[in-house]
Amino acid sequence: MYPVMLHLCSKPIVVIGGGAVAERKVVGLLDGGATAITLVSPEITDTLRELVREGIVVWQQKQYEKNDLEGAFLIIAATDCASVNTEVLQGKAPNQLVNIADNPGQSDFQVPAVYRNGDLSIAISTGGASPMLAKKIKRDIAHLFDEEYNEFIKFLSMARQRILAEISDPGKKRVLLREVMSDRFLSSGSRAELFEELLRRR
Ligand SMILES: C[C@@]1(CC(=O)O)c2cc3[nH]c(cc4nc(cc5[nH]c(cc(n2)[C@H]1CCC(=O)O)[C@@](C)(CC(=O)O)[C@@H]5CCC(=O)O)C(CC(=O)O)=C4CCC(=O)O)c(CCC(=O)O)c3CC(=O)O
Ligand SMILES: NC(=O)C1=CN([C@@H]2O[C@H](COP(=O)(O)OP(=O)(O)OC[C@H]3O[C@@H](n4cnc5c(N)ncnc54)[C@H](O)[C@@H]3O)[C@@H](O)[C@H]2O)C=CC1
Repeated sequence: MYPVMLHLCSKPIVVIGGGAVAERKVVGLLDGGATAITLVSPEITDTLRELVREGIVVWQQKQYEKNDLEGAFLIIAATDCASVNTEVLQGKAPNQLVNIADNPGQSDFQVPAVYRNGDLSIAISTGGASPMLAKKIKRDIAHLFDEEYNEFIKFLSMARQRILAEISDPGKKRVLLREVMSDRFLSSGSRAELFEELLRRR
């Protein structure tokens, strides 16, 4: 499998089913920046109802039909009825990406467990071997990339922009980019000053 980071803003997404699994996928999609989710399901969970009430997702209260997939960029089939999920798989166009909750082998993509902290996202996949392990690894690594790390990444983003704008020599650029992400900067209480000094000395 090939991991990617998808921009989901404004991309039409259709989720078939409205139970616990659909809810988890919808929450994950929203965390990932999705803004155009349509749910197709006769019933949905309370949390999903709340998202519909707030206008965050659209709900078509009905059973799945093939034309529900029209125009979708990404599709998730998470009903408790295997034959409906299979119909979705058969109904999708070759260029539409589908995840079938009960059929990882036939899905175009699987959903990883995701640890997020600011701009840092770490996706964990076991390729379907053990979703629970993926969830556990996510919890296990959280302490390695805490709030402090988030601040560090913000600093690195700023420092990288400055280095790319101000240094033209490719070798020097690389040395500086490596230097700012070193432990010296990670553990420093005065990164900004240290960085200015580094640029002056370059
Ligand atoms: C293949 C995959 C396809 C996909 O959904 O994309 C898939 C498939 C299936 N999951 C099943 C069960 C469970 N899934 C979870 C949890 C998560 N499942 C997620 C992903 C994936 N699940 C993809 C592979 C990911 C990978 O392995 O790397 C996570 C990571 C992301 C997410 O869903 O958002 C999310 C944790 C999120 C988090 O909290 O971080 C739990 C635990 C729990 O709920 O606490 C259980 C119960 C325990 C158990 O059964 O292990 C079943 C059996 C259904 C049945 O019993 O019939 C199938 C179907 C099958 O295996 O055939
Ligand atoms: N991939 C994953 O992470 C996991 C997948 N599963 C699989 O996902 C399936 C769904 O699990 P839950 O959400 O817990 O089930 P659930 O029973 O809570 O929800 C099923 C939903 O599907 C809807 N539905 C039923 N028939 C439909 C139709 N014809 N058209 C549209 N919607 C329809 C129902 O209204 C309900 O909202 C399970 O059958 C299981 O095989 C289960 C656990 C984890």
